[in-house]
Amino acid sequence: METEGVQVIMVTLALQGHMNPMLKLAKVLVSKGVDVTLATNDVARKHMLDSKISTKFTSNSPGRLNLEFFPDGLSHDFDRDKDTGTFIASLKANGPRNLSNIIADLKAKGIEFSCLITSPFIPWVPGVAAEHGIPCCVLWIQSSTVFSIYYHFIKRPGLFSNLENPNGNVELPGIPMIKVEDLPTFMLPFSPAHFRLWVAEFVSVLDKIQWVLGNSVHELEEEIVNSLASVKPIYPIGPLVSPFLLGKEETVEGSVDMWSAADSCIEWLNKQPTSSVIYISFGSIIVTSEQQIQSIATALKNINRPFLWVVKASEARKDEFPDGFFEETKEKGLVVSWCPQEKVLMNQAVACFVTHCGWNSALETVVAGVPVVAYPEWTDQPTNAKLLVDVFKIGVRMRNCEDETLSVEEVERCIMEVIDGPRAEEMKKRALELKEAAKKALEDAGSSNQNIDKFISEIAGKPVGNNV
Ligand SMILES: O=c1ccn([C@@H]2O[C@H](COP(=O)(O)OP(=O)(O)O[C@H]3O[C@H](CO)[C@@H](O)[C@H](O)[C@H]3O)[C@@H](O)[C@H]2O)c(=O)[nH]1
Repeated sequence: METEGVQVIMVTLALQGHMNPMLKLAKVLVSKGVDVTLATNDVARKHMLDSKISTKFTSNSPGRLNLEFFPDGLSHDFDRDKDTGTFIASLKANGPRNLSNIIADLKAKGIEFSCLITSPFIPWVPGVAAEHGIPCCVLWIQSSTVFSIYYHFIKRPGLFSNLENPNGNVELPGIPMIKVEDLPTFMLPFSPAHFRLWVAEFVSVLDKIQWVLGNSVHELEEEIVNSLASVKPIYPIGPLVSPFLLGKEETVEGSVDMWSAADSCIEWLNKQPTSSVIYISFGSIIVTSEQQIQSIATALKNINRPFLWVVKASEARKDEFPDGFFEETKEKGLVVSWCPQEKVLMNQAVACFVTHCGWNSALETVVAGVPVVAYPEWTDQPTNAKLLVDVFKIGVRMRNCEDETLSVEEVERCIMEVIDGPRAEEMKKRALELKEAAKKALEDAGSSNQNIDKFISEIAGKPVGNNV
């Protein structure tokens, strides 16, 4: 494929769940000879430069990676996760001008971008692309199912007539009957208004977008992807995971973690028996409550099997665990603040994954062939849990009691059902089937690889086929 001189600019927020898939797409493009500029908000500058990601990317690859950072108008230590409303407002006020200046400066140096790829929920970015005459693409970083739900929610609100009743049903093209409680929380009446506004703005800017690439696999969400074809086509190019999960060699090295991972856990996992370890992690945003910590810890002690548990800032939260927990379980398990999750999931010792169902975690577990206990909390996670449990059929759903607490019995029941229950073998078998489908999609003739090649040909002005 002719990619010489093709320049792409990617724009994302410095959030782990957004940065990971963008960087992975950047790697794919760079490995195919495209030059990528990745622009993100300034808060990530030190971290990304320290990680030397750009040097690692370019050391031995056909294309190059250049990093740019734009100020979002807030001080470095402002807690953007805590006060999302202020962050978004400040970003909206300052981001467009600052991003535009970067593009103008690069243009002055002779760089002409063939395409701007944005992550979702930064609705002003397509406007900046248009200002510079650059065709715009969005990388949808969640499931195609969630994309379709949001799209229909804004374009055909009549399909969602009663969102007050969590047990009410919603019927959508390509989606088997789905309950209100399985919909993304951003669209539900109890969710803060700025989240609904995000969704509305996201869908409204789709009219200005030429391509929607999805971090998913056609074969995993076939009906949904097909049903969107005549409405707003989405082209699955995933799973955007590290190549070693797919049994491939890294042609472009380098990744960036917002926290440093405890590599010691891999050494520890290597010493555990095959399919014995319960792995628990709730991603980069959710803060596990003390009540949840107490129930999960007690359940792990009762189950008495090896475990690896990620609790962010676990050192500082030691007194929130049951008395004597660390002493009593020191032979059995590890609690760490952050781990190299993809390597963990690929380790032969892991038996199941207790997950919050963030979409990256969902894809990683599918590719690793590890069954799940699905414990979603907010945003797209309830829908991902529905996919993992009822559509992919690789896990069980863990639920809170009526008073919203998590009981010890529920944690034990769900973990035991996945590792030892009557359907455990079936779930494992299904997980391995999906793993194969996901791997195939990125092989030369696979659906995702073909979609990527067509996308590159389109932006390079050399169209092949008509998928993208
Ligand atoms: O100890 C850990 C825990 C996580 N991860 C990685 O961090 C990422 C976490 O991403 P994800 O599973 O998607 O969870 P969140 O960080 O919570 O992601 C946010 O963004 C996602 C993409 O939009 C959404 O699907 C989620 O609901 C939302 O919470 C994954 O790649 C994990 O491999 C690690 O490397 N080490």
